[in-house]
This record gives sequence, structure tokens and C-alpha cells, in this order.
Amino acid sequence: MSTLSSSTHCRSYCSSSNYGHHPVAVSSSSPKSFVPSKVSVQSNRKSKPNVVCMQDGAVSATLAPIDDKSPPKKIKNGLLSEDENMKKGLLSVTPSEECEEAAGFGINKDDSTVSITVVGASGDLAKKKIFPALFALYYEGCLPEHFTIFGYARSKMTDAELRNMVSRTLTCRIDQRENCGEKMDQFLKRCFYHSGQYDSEDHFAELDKKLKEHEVRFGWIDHYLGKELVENLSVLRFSNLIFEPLWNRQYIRSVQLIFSEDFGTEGRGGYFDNYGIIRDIMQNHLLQILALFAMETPVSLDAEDIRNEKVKVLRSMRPIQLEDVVMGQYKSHTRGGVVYPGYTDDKTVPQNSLTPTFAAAALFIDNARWDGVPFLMKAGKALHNKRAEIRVQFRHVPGNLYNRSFGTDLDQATNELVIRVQPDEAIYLKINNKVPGLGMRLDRSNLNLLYAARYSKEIPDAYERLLLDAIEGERRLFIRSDELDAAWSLFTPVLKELEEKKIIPEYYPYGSRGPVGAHYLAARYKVRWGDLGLEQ
Ligand SMILES: NC(=O)C1=CN([C@@H]2O[C@H](COP(=O)(O)OP(=O)(O)OC[C@H]3O[C@@H](n4cnc5c(N)ncnc54)[C@H](OP(=O)(O)O)[C@@H]3O)[C@@H](O)[C@H]2O)C=CC1
Ligand SMILES: O=C1O[C@H](COP(=O)(O)O)[C@@H](O)[C@H](O)[C@H]1O
Repeated sequence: MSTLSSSTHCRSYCSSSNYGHHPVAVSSSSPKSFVPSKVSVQSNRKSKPNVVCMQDGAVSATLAPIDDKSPPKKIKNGLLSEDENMKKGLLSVTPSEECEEAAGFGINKDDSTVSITVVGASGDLAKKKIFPALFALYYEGCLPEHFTIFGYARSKMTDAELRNMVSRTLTCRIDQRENCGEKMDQFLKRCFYHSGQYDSEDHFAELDKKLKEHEVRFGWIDHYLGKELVENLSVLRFSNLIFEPLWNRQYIRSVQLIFSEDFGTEGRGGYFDNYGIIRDIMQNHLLQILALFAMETPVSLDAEDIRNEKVKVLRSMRPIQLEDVVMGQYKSHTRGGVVYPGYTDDKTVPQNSLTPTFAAAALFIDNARWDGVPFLMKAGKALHNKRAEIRVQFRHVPGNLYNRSFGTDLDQATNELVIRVQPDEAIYLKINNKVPGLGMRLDRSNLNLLYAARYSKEIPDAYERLLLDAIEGERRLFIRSDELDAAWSLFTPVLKELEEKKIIPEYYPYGSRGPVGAHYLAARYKVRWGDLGLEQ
């Protein structure tokens, strides 16, 4: 039996909003629209039919049973044909223990075949993340013995050209073990390329047919859920006595979800202009983190139990008000003699574009645990640093005996828990502490868990985890369609309003901290952004 592949771009495709384009039904739960995606991954594995679609990056994976005796198949006119090369020179890699544990199966020990299709193989995401992540999995022995990778995009390319392109993105970053070069060669031998369109209804009708034949399930992944510190959120909450009792409105004053990049949309403006930062980062990555952060204790760690709790949070959220959203767009700025381009300086972006490259928003969960607690989100491109973090600001200590020692700014004395997702992964808690000495002076110090200092192992890229899960059919990090609907229902009305009213974004210089409107927004809820202090 052959495998098949396709790709879907889920940001708007999966939405229940009106941003749809081509009405291609891939499954009963598929969204109404279809937007060409950059990358898709497809995979076949015995008895675990599955399709994955990246919420943020459009990955779809089909895992279908195959005939063990037949050679691996390669994409042909929409989809697969045999390729003799695949049978040659394949290197067997022993899976690491960690990998076996993560994948939950004897990866190399059976004869199943995994065939992964990277749709949008010539694109940025494929080059920067997907191929390197696949190589890392291969290097660690996490891929089944029989696997092949097919690149799929519009550009005309030969297998050799794809391999050449991919080889430039691979590094031996996992460790400096011997044979890295050899493993790279072996990996590249398993990479093939097929050129084609994926905005063709015919192709998707074919796909749909084949998906049905294979009784494929359908799901979405958000790569932020695969980030180490995001995965650790539940461990932190549910496996430590000290946090969970405080995880509510009684002790927490605000929660802040902050994403910043110190580069603009350079080279991606054409794509980005259709979406803007709210759809690009907030509606998916930050909202997923929020749901995980705020959910009730799930019955178990099973995917369904976790997703049941996440969806309850999303459905308890108050509709977002226009006045609770601040939008910005970066403009050109010259620093040290270097001119940094503004968003609309990109030739692929319309000169009069109002697309936000920055946004801040205040969200609320109207349930017993979180009533009245502002969840502040802030996301932006071309800011002063690159960072993603969760900041939990606790309330003041009632009747604090040491108030006098803090001077007038009592806010400086509240506890804050910071979960730094990237870079320099860390969890730290700001506490008030006596400065050693004969006097009684307090300062705010950090109880600090810096991952690089505590763990010697390099943290895997989120895509490694997600691809492994996709291959294995593990759905914990998948987003269920009702979750997705709830997420879009929350953001779609305000997005529509912003667009209909043609709200002009506040302009901020490239490399700055973003528009001041974000400070006023926080001030409206009597809080400050935690990332703005001198010591963060
Ligand atoms: N880049 C990144 O770091 C990240 C990106 N993402 C998400 O991933 C997605 C892809 O982004 P990115 O890789 O940067 O985008 P690019 O524009 O760099 O790449 C798009 C890819 O899709 C292919 N493609 C586009 N339209 C078609 C079509 N009609 N038929 C066949 N192939 C097509 C292009 O092929 P060709 O050029 O050959 O025509 C190209 O390979 C976006 O949703 C983005 O938000 C998510 C996380 C990180
Ligand atoms: O989904 C997306 O994420 C990236 C940021 O991902 P990260 O893992 O590098 O933090 C962002 O640059 C891109 O615009 C967006 O589409």
C-alpha cells in the first residue's frame, strides 16, 4: 500500500474565522479554508494512522499501514513512486535510551516504515527547523530503521539539489561524536524531492480520498508546546506542593506571557502581512501556553484529559475588548550607523500596510480560579531582544512587617516567578531577602534554576519532540479541533474589529521596547510588565 502526503497551513486554514481561502475538505474536522503552507511532514507507520497539521507551521503527517515486503515508496504525480536509491546504503542507528523512552516504542526494532514528507521543503522553516530536527532525531537513533524523507514544494529541484540545500543546514550540534559526517551522508541519502503545488483542489481531493482509505485522524500541533519549559509547566505545577496551592486569584495578581524577537519580518513580509502578530504568535503560541498554565488538574496525563482541561479554560475566557488591545508596527531606525529597515520598507509589504508587528492584550478567564486576574500578552518583532517567557506576579504580602524597608515602591517587593522559555532556559523566583549585615535592609534576590548550569544535556529543539510524537501518534501535544475553535472564537471578533475599523498601529523604532501603549494597558490593570525593570 502506498503512502501519501500533503500539507495544510493551519493558521487561517484551521480557523473558524472568515480568513479562509480555498474550501478543501481534508477531513470532517478540517477548517473551511486552505492556505498554502510552508512545511508539512508526512509519515507512515504500521497500525498508527494519523495526520498532523502544525498550527503554526503547517505540518501534516499521514501514518498508514504499509506492505512490509514492498520497498519504500516515493511521491509520484501527486504522490508516491518507488525509488531504488532508498534501498541502498542505509545506516542502522542504535536508538538512545532517552529516545526509546520518549517515543514509547522500539524504534529500530521492528520493520515498519516511516515516510516523512516535508511540504514547503525549499522554505525557511524547512531549512531552519524541520530538516535539522529530523537529522537530530536520526542521529539519536529516534527514527525507525526504514525511513525516508520527501521534500515537496513548487521550486524545481533534483534530489541532489535538495540534498545540497539540506546539507548546508545540518550541523553536528548534538555532540562531537565521531561519524557525524558519515551519518549526515547517510541521512541525506534518504532525502528525496518532488516538485508540485499544494493549492490544487485536485491534489487535495486525491489526498482526501487516500486519507479516508487509511482512516486517518486529524490534528494540529503548535511548536511552542514542544518547548522544554512549556512541557515542564505541568511538572512544575502538579509535581511540587509549593506552587499549586498558590495558583489562583487569591495569590496571583497577574500573569504575563511575553514573546519578543530582535529581528523583523525580513524576507517573510509577504507571508506575514496576511496574518500579523496576533495570528502569528498570540492566538496560537501564547494562548496555548496560557491554557496549559491556567487549566485545572487533569484526571491523568493522557492527551484527552489534558485537552479537556485546556478547552475548558479557553471556553471560559471573556471576549477580548478592543480597548484591551494595543497594536504596533516597527519603523526604520538608525543605530551605530546601521540603518534597520521599517516593516513597510520590505518590497513584499504594501506601503500602506496596517498589519501589526507588535501587539499587547489583556485577557481574562471568567472562572472561579482566575476571576479578575489579568493575563497580559505581549508579542513583537524587531524589538530590543529575543525572548519568550511567562511571568507570574504575586500579590502583596498583607500587613507586611517589612513594608518600611522597601521604600515607597511596594510593587518592587512582590514575588515573581519567571519561567524563561528561551533563550537561556530558566525558572527563577524573586524573593525578598535580608541583605547580610548588621542592619535590616532587604533586597530582591532570585532563587535561580538556570538550565545550562543544572543540566549538561543540550535541550532538543521543539520540532524534534513534535516530529517524534507525530511519527509515534502521540497526541499530547496536539491541539484538538474544539480547542482550535475556542481559540479562534476568542480572537476572531477582535481581529475583525481591528481590521474593519482600520486601526492604525503605534509606530515603534526597530530595536526598541515597543509602543508605550503597552505600558498604559498594563497600568489600566494596575500592573507593570515584569520584563521592563532593571533587574529582570
Ligand atoms: N520560518 C520560521 O522560522 C517559522 C515558520 N513557521 C511557520 O511555517 C510556515 C512556513 O513558513 P516559512 O518556511 O518561513 O515560509 P517560506 O515562504 O520560506 O516557505 C514556503 C514554502 O512553501 C512552498 N510553497 C508555497 N506555496 C506553495 C504551493 N502553492 N505549492 C507548493 N509549495 C508551496 C514554497 O515553495 P517554493 O518556494 O519552492 O515555491 C516554500 O518551500 C508559516 O506558517 C510560518 O508561520 C513557524 C515557526 C517558525
Ligand atoms: O510560528 C512562528 O514562530 C516563530 C518563532 O519561533 P521560535 O521557536 O523561533 O521562537 C516566529 O518567528 C514566526 O514568525 C512564527 O510564524
